[in-house]
Order: sequence, then C-alpha cells, then structure tokens
Amino acid sequence: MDQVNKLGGYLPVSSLERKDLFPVVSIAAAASIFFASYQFFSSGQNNKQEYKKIPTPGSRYPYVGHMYSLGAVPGSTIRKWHNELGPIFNLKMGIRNWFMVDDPVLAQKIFVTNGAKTSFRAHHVFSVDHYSMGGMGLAFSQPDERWKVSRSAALTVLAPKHIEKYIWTMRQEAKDLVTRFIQSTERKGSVDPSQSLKLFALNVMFKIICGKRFDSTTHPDYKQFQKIVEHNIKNAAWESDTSNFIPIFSVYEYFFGTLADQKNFIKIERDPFFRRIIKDATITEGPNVIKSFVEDEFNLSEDEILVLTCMCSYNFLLLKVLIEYYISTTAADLILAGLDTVSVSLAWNMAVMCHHPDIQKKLAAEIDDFIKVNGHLPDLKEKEKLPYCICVIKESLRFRQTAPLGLAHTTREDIYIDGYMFPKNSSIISSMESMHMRPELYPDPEKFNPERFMGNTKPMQSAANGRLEDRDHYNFGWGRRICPGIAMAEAQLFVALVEIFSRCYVEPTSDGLPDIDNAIHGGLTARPVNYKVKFVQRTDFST
Ligand code: HEM
Repeated sequence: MDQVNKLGGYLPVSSLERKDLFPVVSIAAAASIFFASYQFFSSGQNNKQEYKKIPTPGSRYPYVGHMYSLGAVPGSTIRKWHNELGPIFNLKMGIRNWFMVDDPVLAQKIFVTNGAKTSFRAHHVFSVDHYSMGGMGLAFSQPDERWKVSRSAALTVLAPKHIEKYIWTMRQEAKDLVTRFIQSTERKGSVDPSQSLKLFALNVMFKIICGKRFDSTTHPDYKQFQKIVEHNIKNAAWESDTSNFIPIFSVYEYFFGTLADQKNFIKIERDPFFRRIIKDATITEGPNVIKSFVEDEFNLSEDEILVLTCMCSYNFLLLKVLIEYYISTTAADLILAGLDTVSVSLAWNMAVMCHHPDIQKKLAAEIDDFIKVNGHLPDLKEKEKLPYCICVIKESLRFRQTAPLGLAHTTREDIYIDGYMFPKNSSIISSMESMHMRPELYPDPEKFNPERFMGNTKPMQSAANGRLEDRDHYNFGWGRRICPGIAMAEAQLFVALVEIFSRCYVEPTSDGLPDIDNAIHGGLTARPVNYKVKFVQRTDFST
C-alpha cells in the first residue's frame, strides 16, 4: 500500500488518535456552521451583478439548504422545480452549490463547448478515496492523465466493432433469461423479473470482461458480487457522503466509524474478490477484456509507458503495481457501471411494455417479419432493419430514465457560460427526468409513444457523440465524460428485447399492472417499485 501512496499520494493515512482529533474536529465543525450560515444568508447576492440571475427554489433550510427537500424521488421534485423556475436553477446542498439544467442547448454549451472546464468530478469520500483507490479508474477520477489512460482503454474494448464479437455471449444469456422467465411463470404463475435481469446483465459483463459466468443467483461468487454492488450503490450515492455537504457530519462519521466501515469493506470484501477474479481471468480459456488489458499492457502507448516508468522512478515493480491498479479499477468500473444501468433499464421496459400489449404485438410482428425474410434473429449490424425496436428502446429510456441525475460534473474555477456564472467547485447536473419530459422536445411526454423516434436509426453512440441536432435523447450524459458504454448498452437492450418478444408477451398478473408512476431511488439509478408479471409463450408467430 505504501508503494501505491508513493505513486499518487492518494490513499489518506492517518496515525492520529481519535481523542487527539476531537477538539480539532469540533472547531472545524463550528467554523463550518458559521461559514455555511453566512453562505446561506448571503446567497442570492452573488447573482446581483451583471450575470443572469439563477433562481433558487424556496423550500430550503439554514445550513442544510435543499438537502432534505428533494423527497424520496429527487428526479420528480427537480422536474417540478424546473416547471416553476425554468431551464436552470441553483440548489444549495449544505455548503455545496448544485446547478440543475434541463435545456439540452444550454447543457451542450456547458458540458461540451466548455468541456475542458466542466468535466471534473466532485470529491466523494467513498467513491474517490476508497472505491477508486484515490481517483483511479473512470467514473470518479478527475480528467487527468490517469483517467485518459483508463478511458481510452475502455473505449477500445467497448467500440462497436468489438461489441459485435460478443453477440453470441449476449444472445446465449438472453436465451437463458427468457427460458427462465417462461418456466418460472409456468411453475409459479408470475415472476419478479429484477433478479433474472441482474443475472443477465452481470453474466454479459462478466463473460466479456472476465471470461466467467454464473449459472444461477445462488452461486457464492454471484452472491459476493451482488453484496459488493449493493455496498457500492448505497455508498456511492451523493447522500451517503453527508460530510461533503455538511462538514459537521464528519465528526459523527468519525466517531460512528462509518468511514472505517466503508474502507474495511473495500479491503476485506471487495479487493480480495476482485484480485481473485482478475487472476482467474488471465488464466481462463478464451479471450476476455482483462486478458487483453494484461497482454497489451492496458493498451498503453509507448509514450504513456515512458511517462509511467518515469513516475515510478524506473522501478519496474512499481510500474507493474500501477498497471495492475489501472486494470482492476477500470474493469471494476465497467462491470459496476454496466450492470445496474442495463438491468434497471430492462426492468423499466418490461413494466412499461406490460401496460402496452399493442406495442408488444407491433414489436413482435417486426421481429417475425425480419426472421421470415432472413431466416435468423437479427445481428447487431442488422439492427437498422428493426426501426421499431430501436424506437421502443429509446422511448423506454426517455419515458423512465435509468440514471435521473446522471453523474454530476464539477468546476475547478469560476466559469461564465451564456451569461451565467458558476462558482468554483459547483456541481452542474443534467436533469434527465425534466429534460426528457419537456413537451416542446417530446410532445405529449407522459404518453409512451415509440413512434416519436421514427426516422433516426443511427447507433445511439454516434448520435450521442455527434452534433446536438443529431441527438434525440440525452440519457448517456455529456461531453468528455459521456458514457463509454453506450454501444454495449444498446447492444444488450436490443438483443434482450428481440429474444423476449420473439418468444413471449409480458402480461399483468391478477394483482394488476406494474406501478410505473413511482420509482425507488437507489444511489445512481432509479428502479421501478418491485412488481410481478407473466411471461406467456407466444402462439401467434407470423413466420
Ligand atoms: C442504459 C444503460 C446506461 C445508461 C443510461 C448510462 C448512463 C450513464 C451516464 C448518465 C453517465 C455519466 C455521463 C456524464 O458524466 O455526463 C455514465 C457514465 C459511465 N458509464 Fe454508463 N450508462 C449505461 C450503461 C453503461 C455500460 C453498459 C457501461 C460499461 C460497459 C457503462 C460505463 C460507464 C462508465 C465507465 C462511466 C463513467 C465515464 C467517465 O466518467 O469518464 N455505462 N453512464
């Protein structure tokens, strides 16, 4: 661990006793209260100058600001505030400023045109210090050289031409998923699809990245992985880092041992598990991403290897340790970021489709027509021949957003964009729910209407990375930090939907239709309230 500290100094180590720290922490907490109260009472004054005024919703409290006003489903509260206050407003989150934006044109100016100044991530104790070992990997690291190395390695393995190679794995997992759904319905009368969808998404990611899959949710490694995922999701949520917003909470976190618990979990539960999985991946048969990272030295260019070698003072053991850290943090980020997002998106899709038997029939007919002409299920490169399926995927992501607040982008200096002033260390967040429910962008937004996306069968990855005019939804974020897994997500959603609706329909149980008006906010994603449906084998094939 000392070696790692030398590399970046990113693992805080303290040898002070708790009793020695108590007076220091108390003084710091008192100073924080004073500072935050001053900010609270003086807030709004900084808008008086020549900059455009950024409104603030009324319901906030001294010191904590809006932190406890967001409700159980923050996306919906934020949407309500956008309706009242317009395309941008300022939340006071304890001592932090959050700027919420629901206008894609303004978001483009902020995150893309000014991407060099708005692509930082906020410091989050668990995600940065513990989970990503001091900001390594992709999602929580700053846009520095280390992030660039990880990002370019990830983009290489997640490129559409690579993903096509994984179609067999995806299709095999989708087949198992649908068989499980149909058999469970026949056996038990109904199914809660969430666990099987998690197994599907995890098996696809694990097989591709580590060359391993799990036969069932009872496999000990699957259980251990789910434990790690749940721990991460819970602790990576912004509200789990209260002391970042309300510094006085650090006293409580310190004395109640919250941070120590987070750190120990990583050390005792996660790291040994990942080390073993990575080691197994390098010796398992067949190709996988970890193997290619190791064999190609993480796809590092000669220049990058030279820089890293210098960073490690020509100590080749340190260099090896550093590259291993790159590999493990990047692999963990890919699996974790790809798992919950894809399974939650599919869970929303199943719940919504259950409300729309007409749309299911139309989708099934499109798949049947394709099979009739081509004699096989569509490959990824044949996706454009199923435009309605592409529309269903996009409308599903628009209608119920998987990551309603995305990942916040942060500023490192005061910046001025389009007449607005964003102070240093502000978080700027694309309000996904509100943005995708704007009637001028999506007429009759409360209606689930896949046809609204007709006419654009471009892969979502190229649309998201292209001109703003070519984007028809914004679920994967913005600019330099835009999701690198778009092609993988689109491929998984496509393969799963084709497999499901080529074989069955989703029908409600006698208890009624799934609840699609409420969501469970779970860290970075918002999933549907638990529901049960029936997967009924189709008998109306037109082939
Ligand atoms: C429907 C599925 C998905 C959705 C809705 C989604 C959405 C997002 C969003 C909103 C962000 C933040 C972008 C920003 O900061 O502006 C993000 C980042 C990220 N996503 Fe995804 N994602 C999905 C699937 C995936 C998959 C399948 C993978 C991996 C295979 C993945 C890997 C990542 C990573 C590593 C980041 C962090 C990138 C960085 O900070 O540089 N995502 N995603």
